[in-house]
Amino acid sequence: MKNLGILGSTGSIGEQTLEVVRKNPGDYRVSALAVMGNISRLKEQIQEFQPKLVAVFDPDRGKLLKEEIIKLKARGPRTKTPEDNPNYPLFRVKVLVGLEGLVAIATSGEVDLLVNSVVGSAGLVPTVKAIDAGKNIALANKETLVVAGELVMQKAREKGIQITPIDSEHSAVFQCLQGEKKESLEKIILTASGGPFRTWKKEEIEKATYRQALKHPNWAMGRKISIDSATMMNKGLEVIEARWLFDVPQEKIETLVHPESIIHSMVEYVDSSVIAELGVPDMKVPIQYALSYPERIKGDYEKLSLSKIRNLSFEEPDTRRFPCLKLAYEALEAGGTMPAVLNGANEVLVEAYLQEKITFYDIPKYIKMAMEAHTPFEYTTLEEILEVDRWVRDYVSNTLL
Ligand SMILES: NC(=O)C1=CN([C@@H]2O[C@H](COP(=O)(O)OP(=O)(O)OC[C@H]3O[C@@H](n4cnc5c(N)ncnc54)[C@H](OP(=O)(O)O)[C@@H]3O)[C@@H](O)[C@H]2O)C=CC1
Ligand SMILES: CC(=O)[C@@H](O)[C@H](O)COP(=O)(O)O
Ligand SMILES: [Mn+2]
Repeated sequence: MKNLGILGSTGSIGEQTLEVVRKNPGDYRVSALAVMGNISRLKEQIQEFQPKLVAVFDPDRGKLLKEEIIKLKARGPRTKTPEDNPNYPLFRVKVLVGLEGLVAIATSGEVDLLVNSVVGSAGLVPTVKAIDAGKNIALANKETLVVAGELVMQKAREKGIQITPIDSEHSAVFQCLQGEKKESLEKIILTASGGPFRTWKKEEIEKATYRQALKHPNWAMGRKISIDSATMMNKGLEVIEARWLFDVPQEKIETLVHPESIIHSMVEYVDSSVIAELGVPDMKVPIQYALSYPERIKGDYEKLSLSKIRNLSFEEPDTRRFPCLKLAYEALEAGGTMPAVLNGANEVLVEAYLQEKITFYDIPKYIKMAMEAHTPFEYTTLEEILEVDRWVRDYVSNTLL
């Protein structure tokens, strides 16, 4: 039985992780949950999974949850013992708030495996603290590795921590690498769906609304990653994620548009063999693998039928229409703190696009300007990289926008 701490339990990956737990009650127990502010859904999750600890990042929402629990205790139906009360899971849970709350979960003795499915660079500090505390991590939060991949993986190696990817492409590569020698690897090929605008002309993409951008052809995901897929920044972030997760230089990481999202990624070896991982697009499959690794457990997910699909197609990414992908390679090339600048700028600009404050191509335009305003340096501490993250958010919000 593995005790899970799930950061971002109310999101797309968080909810699907809970679905995997529901399907495998004998293998996993949920001991801690954390959210940004969705306390109404968190309360339902507490009732169902009975965790010992929960954290709410937003202090006001956290305070509200505590107050609601106190009221429930005072007004709840009279029962012989507290345990008979239907709200008992809410009475016994410990509620924490803020970043300290997330860190408390990431380092808690109640947690064997931390599932980090928070969105954005907010996931970085809990990841680092979990590593320091010796916890293995199932990582969906790709921004952790984009912002500080070198530092995070260095710490994980020193501590002997297993970081198992949840991101579908990285789960695929991770599986294709099993049992192989690192020297045998020729290149990693990350597949990309191409997003909702794959076939659109540049002049059409220019006018795309955020509602159109949210309509991913193959995956139902959170809002931020859906916009990233539409700009193809998601693939850029994934190149950086792969660079650090697998310790492979960027020249050996290619991207290939594959609209069907059936091949989740591939690894080419020195003998010209290519190993790929395929499946019906369903994030519960890589989530379950990340939870069960190094074992594989049975999963009643839809089986792949290639004879029904018949054709798989491929094309080169077009960085003229999707410049964010090129910017991500440039950030890696620049090195040091530049990927953190790319990421922080992107997070602010995606939110501005969702709020209809900027247009689709303003996203790469302002990211480029933020990168030009920054002189990258080799960081060695978490504090240094967090300061760069703070600087770029402030610069984009208050100088560029
Ligand atoms: N969705 C997918 O299919 C995939 C996602 N990923 C990656 O997984 C991560 C999560 O994505 P996704 O599930 O789509 O995102 P969602 O937007 O659906 O969910 C985000 C979750 O994180 C919580 N959250 C956000 N900020 C904080 C914070 N500061 N502290 C605590 N909790 C926080 C939210 O809480 P609340 O509900 O309260 O706001 C919510 O539970 C991203 O890094 C994404 O790139 C990778 C591959 C596929
Ligand atoms: C499911 C998953 O892993 C996403 O990151 C997905 O890959 C997004 O699709 P794109 O290939 O369009 O970025
Ligand atoms: Mn992915």
